[in-house]
Amino acid sequence: MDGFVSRKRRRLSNSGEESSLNQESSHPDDSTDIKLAILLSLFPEIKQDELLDVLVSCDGSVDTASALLSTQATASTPLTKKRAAPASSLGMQTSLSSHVFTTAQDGTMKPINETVKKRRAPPTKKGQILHLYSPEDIAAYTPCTIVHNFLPTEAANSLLEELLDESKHFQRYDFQVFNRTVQSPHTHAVYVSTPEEHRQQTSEYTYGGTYRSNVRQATPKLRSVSRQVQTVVNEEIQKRIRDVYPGGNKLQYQSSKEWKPNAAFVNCYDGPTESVGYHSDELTYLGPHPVIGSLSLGVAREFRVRRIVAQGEEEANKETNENKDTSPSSKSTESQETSTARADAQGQISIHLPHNSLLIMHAEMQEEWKHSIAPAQTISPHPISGNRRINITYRWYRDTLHPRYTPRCRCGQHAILRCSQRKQETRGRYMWMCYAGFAPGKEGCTFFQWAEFDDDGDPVWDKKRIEDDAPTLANFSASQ
Ligand SMILES: O=C(O)CCC(=O)C(=O)O
Ligand SMILES: [Fe+2]
Repeated sequence: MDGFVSRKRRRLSNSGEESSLNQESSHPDDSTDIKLAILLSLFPEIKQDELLDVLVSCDGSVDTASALLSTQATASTPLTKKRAAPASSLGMQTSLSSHVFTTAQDGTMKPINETVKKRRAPPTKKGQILHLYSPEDIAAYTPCTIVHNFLPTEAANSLLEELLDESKHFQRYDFQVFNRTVQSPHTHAVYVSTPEEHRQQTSEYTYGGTYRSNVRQATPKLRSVSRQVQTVVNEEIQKRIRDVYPGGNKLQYQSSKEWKPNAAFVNCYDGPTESVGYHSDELTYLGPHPVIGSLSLGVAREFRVRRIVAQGEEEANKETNENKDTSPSSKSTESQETSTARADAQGQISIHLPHNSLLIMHAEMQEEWKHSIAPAQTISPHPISGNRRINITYRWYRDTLHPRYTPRCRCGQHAILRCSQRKQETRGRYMWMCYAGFAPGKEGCTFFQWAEFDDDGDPVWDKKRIEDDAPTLANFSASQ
């Protein structure tokens, strides 16, 4: 067994004593790492070792530890404060992996992150869930990177409060599962920065084949955080290119330009059963190999990812169905059973997202993987949000993919951009397709056109026209 799966994790037994646990048999409820990550997000000024001591003394209960620490924070004998982090190291949490040693191939003891430096296929198996907590493991085994304690505590808490207030206006959206219209198992709204963008989002851009109704004006906090997200996401993109991509080069079709978010989707998950099913995010306006910055606030939840498995020859004729099930509103059309069966093919990876963590979905994510927020059996209430989790995904809509340029299908609807994911012969190719059939109550046509892009992922059909036009969406962060 390799060093990754056999490494020992510090674990709290029911009696509150520490013991070791083989990673393979770990379960989120057992995990000290996630409990510690939650406490660190709530009490970033307290040292990790002291938080661990308090957690042990509270029999591993995050709630009790959190209540105790809150009392101590206001009492006259505060726990040791950490040195204030320099601005440049905003929110980087020391990885727990870096404290864990394992036996390397040459027999010497090495910190775990040295042994996993080389990226490998994750040790997941059909039907199993591998729980990852540390930034090093997440970067090594998934197309994501995570930054814990991303914002200063006050900023994260006040953004959470503001968005909880906003969430009164959030709505469920309808989507189609085969012939049934169902409602999203969470509420959401889209945020843009100007009244003109609001108009465009409700009357020109579509999502899941329909115009958006729930578009809102970004709050000043959302926009100021967007600037911080922009900086860190661009740094992480460069690290990813340098450390992970072949030859240290960006992926084909990945944009070489600076990532500049100009829209934010905000979701609210109220209680443990609210969720989002396995999906890939719609590429229509993001273009190929997009990067998405996703900030989690409030209750910690599990973000599950799984690789998309290419179909064998015998299944090749199911491509049409596949196109439905990974759809845009995409959060949509994959039934729970289909989803579970497919997820089981290569196992799932669970990334734990505590309050104030920024997850970056890198350029290979949407085409090669699917993601979801799994319903939880139990959650630890958050002191500010109770049972609720807020998630903001900052996105960069490309000017070159404004709906004024993208093809229309024979129904007169905006075609949507998809990547062929499961059919081996066409895997990785992009296509424009009619989406009308996926919208509740609508029949679609069979419109289909291969999509062609330049190396930067901009469409090749009408470059001249695009260059002549003014940019279409303001940088979300800059336009205030
Ligand atoms: O809530 C999350 O972390 C993920 C949300 C998501 O996947 C989406 O909005 O597309
Ligand atoms: Fe998504």
